Amino acid sequence: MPNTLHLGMLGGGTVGAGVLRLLRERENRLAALGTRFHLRGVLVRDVVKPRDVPEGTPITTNPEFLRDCDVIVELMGGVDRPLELILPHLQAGKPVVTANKAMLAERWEVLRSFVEAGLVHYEASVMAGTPVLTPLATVLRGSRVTHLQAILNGTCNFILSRMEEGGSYEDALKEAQRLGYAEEDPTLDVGGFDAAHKLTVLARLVGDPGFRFEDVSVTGIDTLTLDDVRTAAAKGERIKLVGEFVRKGETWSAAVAPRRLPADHPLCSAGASRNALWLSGEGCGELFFSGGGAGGLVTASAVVGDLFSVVSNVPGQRPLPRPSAAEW
Ligand SMILES: NC(=O)C1=CN([C@@H]2O[C@H](COP(=O)(O)OP(=O)(O)OC[C@H]3O[C@@H](n4cnc5c(N)ncnc54)[C@H](OP(=O)(O)O)[C@@H]3O)[C@@H](O)[C@H]2O)C=CC1
Ligand SMILES: N[C@@H](CC=O)C(=O)O
Repeated sequence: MPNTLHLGMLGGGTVGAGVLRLLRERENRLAALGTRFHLRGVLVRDVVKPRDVPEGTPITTNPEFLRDCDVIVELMGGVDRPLELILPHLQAGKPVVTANKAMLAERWEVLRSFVEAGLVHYEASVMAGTPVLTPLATVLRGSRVTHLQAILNGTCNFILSRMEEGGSYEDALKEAQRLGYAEEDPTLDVGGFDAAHKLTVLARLVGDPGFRFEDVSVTGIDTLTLDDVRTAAAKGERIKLVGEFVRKGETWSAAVAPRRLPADHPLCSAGASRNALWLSGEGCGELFFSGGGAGGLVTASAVVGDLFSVVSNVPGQRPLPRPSAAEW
């Protein structure tokens, strides 16, 4: 008989619906590992809202079901409300899987000890279904990263790609929202803040485990015009929203800003809602990761992957427990 783990979900939107679908499709794999998830509840704001979830899904606005859960999956977004809901469970030593980079970036002082203890699994929070946090927290520990550049926001990349085709910024943003790429408040995307949240999460794994979100310099794409995109194209360049993290002796600089890149730059190979990350390190040399960076199913694939880690007793993506970046 498989071991039953009681699962509680916070959020049943774009990513939540994808997770429910994939959990069903992967039941046999979980059973092969000796586990079965029993879904206790899915917390939402509005129980009558139509949603693409399996029939019989226990949708509710009452978080009481969480008391009886062994594992929590947080996919609601926001900062303080999700933290308030998961904190008692982390304090009780229960694993939490989350895709919420805003909460991780902005409430590190509360979450850090639980992340260091391996209780928090958050692969989906950066580059969605493209695995980058787990390699950084495991096999890349033997290297020393000195420089990282990345396209971390699928919505902005989608908008910029559409603008290169002559589409308007406004129409492209609406389409990104319809496709489930954008945050509930899209200012987080177009203002560069979502990319800055993700850069902060990366910075803690590759550089300074105490790195602060406030230390990222942030410029978004919200003031770019079709003319800017056309002028760059006339010179064989493309505009991309780039996050950059550079080692400067014992400190780091981190910035998110639109950059004009040569059209054959590796980061330009990521189109539409895709993401890409290039890094250079002592040991590993240059590495390049690229893949889906936004959307329900691609993000759900990383969330469900983290749930497989939970059932296999593999810890979450732990930064090294050090107080500062000195001599890192
Ligand atoms: N979409 C994407 O491509 C990606 C998203 N993420 C992250 O995943 C998380 C979820 O994103 P996504 O699925 O797109 O978001 P959605 O807006 O589609 O879904 C959010 C869900 O959470 C519920 N919810 C929100 N606030 C509350 C609240 N206060 N109380 C109860 N329920 C609440 C909503 O309820 P209701 O349905 O009733 O409104 C909804 O079901 C976010 O942290 C996001 O940043 C990460 C990577 C990629
Ligand atoms: N809004 C985000 C979703 C994934 O993190 C994005 O567009 O990249």
